[in-house]
This record gives sequence, C-alpha cells and structure tokens, in this order.
Amino acid sequence: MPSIFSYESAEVDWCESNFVRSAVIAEYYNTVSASGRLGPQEPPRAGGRTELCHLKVPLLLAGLFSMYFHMTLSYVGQLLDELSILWTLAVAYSFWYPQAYFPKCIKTRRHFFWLTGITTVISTLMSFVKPTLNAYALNCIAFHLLYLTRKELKKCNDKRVHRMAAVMVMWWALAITSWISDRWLCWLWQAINFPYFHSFWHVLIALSLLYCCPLVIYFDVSYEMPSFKPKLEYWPSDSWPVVVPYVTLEEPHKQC
Ligand SMILES: CCCCCCCC/C=C\CCCCCCCC(=O)N[C@@H](CO)[C@H](O)/C=C/CCCCCCCCCCCCC
Ligand SMILES: [Ca+2]
Ligand SMILES: [Zn+2]
Repeated sequence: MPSIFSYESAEVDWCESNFVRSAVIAEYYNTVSASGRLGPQEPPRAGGRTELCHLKVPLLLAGLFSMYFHMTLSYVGQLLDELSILWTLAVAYSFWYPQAYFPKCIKTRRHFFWLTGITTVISTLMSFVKPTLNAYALNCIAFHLLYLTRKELKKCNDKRVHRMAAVMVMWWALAITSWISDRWLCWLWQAINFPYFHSFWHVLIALSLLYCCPLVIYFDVSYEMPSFKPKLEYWPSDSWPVVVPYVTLEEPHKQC
C-alpha cells in the first residue's frame, strides 16, 4: 500500500502527463504556474483594518502547497492544497465579509469569527471523507462571491467599480472554464497533445484575485470607514494594456 506522501498517491491526477520534463517533478508546467501566487499578492494599500496583510501568509502557503501537490501528486499534497485554500477563504470571510450580510442571529464580527471558525473546522474534517469533491466545493464559494458582488454593484454607481468587477468576472470565467476543461475533457486535450489547461487556470485565477482584492477593500472601506472616499486606480495608468489595480483613499474633510 503506497504511503500518503508517495508520488501519485493523490485521488486526482491533472491532464498534464507526469514526469515528462523532469524525473522529480510530476507535473512540470502545473508546478511552475502554481508558483505565480508566491509573488506580490497585495495591491497598494488602503490602510487600517482594510489592509490585506492577514492574507499574505495564507496565500503564500496556498502557493507553496499547490506547488508541492503538483510536484508530487501525493495524497498529503492534495489535502494541503485544498485545505490551505479553505483556510485562506475562511480568513478572508472573517475579516471582510460585510456586516450587513451577517445572518440575523450574528450580532458582532467576533461572533462571526466563531461561526466561520467552527464551519471551517467541520469542513476540514469532512474534507477527508471524499477528497475528490473538495475542489468542487471550493469552486462553489466563487459563486457566493459573485452573488455578493452583484448585490454590492446594484447599490453602487461608480463606473470604475463596475469595470473592475467586470474584468474580475471575465478572468474568473476563463479560469473556471480552464479548470473544468482540464477535469472533464482531458481525453480531447491529450489527443491534440495540449494538456495544459490546469496551468492556465493557475494564471487566470491569480489574475481574477488581483482584481478581487481591490474590490473587497473598496467595499470594506465604504462600510467600515464611511468618512473616507475610496477610489479604484490602475498602476502605472488607466490606459496601459497591462495594469495592476489598487485602491486610494481620499482623506476625510476636516470638520470645524
Ligand atoms: C469577503 C470575502 C473576500 C474573499 C477574497 C478572496 C480571498 C482569496 C482566497 C483564496 C485564494 C484561492 C487561491 C486559489 C488557489 C488555487 C490552487 C489550485 O489550483 N488548486 C487546485 C489543484 O491544484 C484545485 O483543484 C482547485 C480548487 C478550487 C479552488 C477555488 C478557489 C476559489 C477562490 C475564489 C477566487 C475569487 C475570484 C473571484 C470570483 C468571482
Ligand atoms: Ca498528470
Ligand atoms: Zn493546481
């Protein structure tokens, strides 16, 4: 019986052929593309509670575990990859889920912390039951984020916010299409010798997160620091074809 650490002991094997480019890295392109999330994760900051620094370590770990998983395709690698995403989402929800959408029985963010913590611990235990289903469950969380975004956009007239949300959704739609293609249509991609859609997913979901983070900060500032006026900007400028989105804050007007 293979150890849970041994190569190819995971329940899933992505479409890319194993050990083609390297004798020690099972899926070379998937491993390299997963390293993209190790780079700068945080857009220029907004300050205070809205900073995304709480996400730096979880995102870094998610990147490292994803690389380890694709390098070994081990059972432990798969669980570390999935659980690190689950806990990163849990941290993000705990800090930035808008209070306006808390369930009725939850009165404070402290209580919401507990709710998120207990739900995440239970989900962690359940993830050992059928690990193949974990990734599908995690992808469903993106649909909840889409639902929240839609609700927020209905209340917001700022064209820049609508534009950033549209770009985020576009990258996410391309990402999830690549993920599903790799899972379900592998026979086709192997027939044409192009089994790289999971690598595309890694790049596209990272791009989607790059647009998601400023949006989360924007809405958080609107709720938590109403005297500040957040503005979405692009570095180096709006007109460049390749840009990094970020948030600026206009100082509150001094009252006499
Ligand atoms: C108020 C809430 C704010 C939420 C902010 C979002 C915080 C980011 C949280 C998690 C980062 C996810 C990083 C993705 C890592 C992917 C690793 C990977 O490729 N794993 C695969 C195997 O190698 C595995 O099969 C994939 C599993 C599915 C992961 C689904 C992640 C959903 C993340 C949602 C991203 C939101 C983007 C915008 C959506 C409209
Ligand atoms: Ca493979
Ligand atoms: Zn992956």
